[in-house]
Amino acid sequence: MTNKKRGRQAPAVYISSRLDSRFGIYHFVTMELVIFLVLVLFSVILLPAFAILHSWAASSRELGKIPGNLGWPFIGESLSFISEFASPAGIYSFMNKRQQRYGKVFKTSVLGRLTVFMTGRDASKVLLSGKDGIVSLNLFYTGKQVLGPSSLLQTSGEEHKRLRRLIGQPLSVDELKNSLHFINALAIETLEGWHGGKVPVLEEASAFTLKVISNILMSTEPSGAEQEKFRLNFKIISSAFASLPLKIPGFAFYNGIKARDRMYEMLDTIISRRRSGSEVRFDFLQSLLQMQSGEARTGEAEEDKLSDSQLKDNILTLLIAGHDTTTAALTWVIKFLEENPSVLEKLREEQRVIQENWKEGSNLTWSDINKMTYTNKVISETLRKATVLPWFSRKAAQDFEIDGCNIKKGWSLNLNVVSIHHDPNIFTNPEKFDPSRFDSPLKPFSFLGFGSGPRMCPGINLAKLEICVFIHHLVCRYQWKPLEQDDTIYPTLVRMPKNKYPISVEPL
Ligand code: HEM
Repeated sequence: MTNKKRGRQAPAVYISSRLDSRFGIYHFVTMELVIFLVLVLFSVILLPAFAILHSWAASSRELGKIPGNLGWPFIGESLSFISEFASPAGIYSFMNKRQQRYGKVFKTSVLGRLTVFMTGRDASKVLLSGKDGIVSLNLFYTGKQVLGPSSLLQTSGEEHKRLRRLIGQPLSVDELKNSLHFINALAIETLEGWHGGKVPVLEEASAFTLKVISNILMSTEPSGAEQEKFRLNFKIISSAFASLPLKIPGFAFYNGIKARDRMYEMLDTIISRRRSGSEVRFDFLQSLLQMQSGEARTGEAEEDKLSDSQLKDNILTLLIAGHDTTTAALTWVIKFLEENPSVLEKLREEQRVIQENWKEGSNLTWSDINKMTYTNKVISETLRKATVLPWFSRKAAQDFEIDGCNIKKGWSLNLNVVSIHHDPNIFTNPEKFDPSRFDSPLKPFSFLGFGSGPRMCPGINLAKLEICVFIHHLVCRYQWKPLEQDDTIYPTLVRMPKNKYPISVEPL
């Protein structure tokens, strides 16, 4: 090669052809690599994308006659859904706009799902009464994977009834009486840590409710290494519940499955301690283990037995279903009480009368809990106004008609609860926080704070007990004020204040 030639920039084609002739194998490998990459691109990205688009187009054609807008393929109306979710009016404004435009039943596409939203007492009755097995529960893929196949939330029909019976028993009023002392002591201890400084109520409520439920289910101590390990794993599991379905290290779903496995290992250790007799407790787990070994009752014994994996899946189900909901409800009660001084005064009066009847040194009893009628109305009004679960998801198990719309088997349906709770025809002046709405019985399927029908919340008594006890000690001993005015909502399945409702607290 001459100097002149060396100084000139060789054209790319020249270099490539020289490489071609000198490195025939290289050329072959390169071509193979290119073909391979094209195939990978085609099969990993384009093929699934075409398949998704094809099925999206087919489903959207099916939903054709239902009024509404499906937005962009796959993305649908998710962006406006998410942005309105975080606004103070929350998902209600998304629902309301569409309801005004299309009526009580409308289609949309949110969070990767083509779905039909419906509202009103008639829709509630059809979707929640479970008559003729018209619908089944409709969890996200990630939720199903995290909870496991034998979770109560994944069963239907007779198996669902059996699980509800077994799970409902340890959550019954009679069994909960044994937990009053623990909940009371924990509420007092938690509130004692609230003096001075900034208290993020949501975080505190989260720690309180997790300690209560883990103690009721498996006697986990409220502090110490086991509670900390349990809390960390639980946090990771709950953030995977409605995450992107990517089982890739670093992603929430992958981490959640790993944390679930660690949590199940912890449960296995506790179960074997109980079976060996080295640990005896009187909790939810123990009662199910007794049923499993046939010690509890005679007759029905086979029906009352849960396998270890059914047991673990359902302990996790109760943790997931009962934790965020109770945390959010407790936080909203504290917020709404502060915002409504006359309600706070009336509630404080009820709680003071209860205390005045105590003998020296006594504390809350079960009969005191039964006297908290106004407090219970405040809880209901909180669940109406905040609607911590703004919609309930179902899947049509058969074709049926509702409000003149034909629903087809397999469709994803959502009961828009927030619009029922804010319907002025059902609740006059719905924006007002007014516990007296619950003075007289409401029409069926109008208040759905704990749901209705066969899937109605089995944790209702526990949730109310936790809130009543906590609120009793809070209002009898302390006053509080918010440190920030921010009504933004966390865009998660359970509605909670995004700023965690920071307050400052002083003794009365
Ligand atoms: C204030 C707190 C709570 C609220 C607002 C609440 C609300 C609800 C609602 C609305 C449903 C029905 C959802 C539907 O039909 O799709 C439900 C179901 C459920 N809740 Fe709760 N809940 C609370 C506390 C709890 C607690 C403490 C537990 C457990 C210890 C629990 C366990 C469950 C379970 C397992 C289900 C599913 C029932 C089934 O599918 O048969 N919840 N809850």
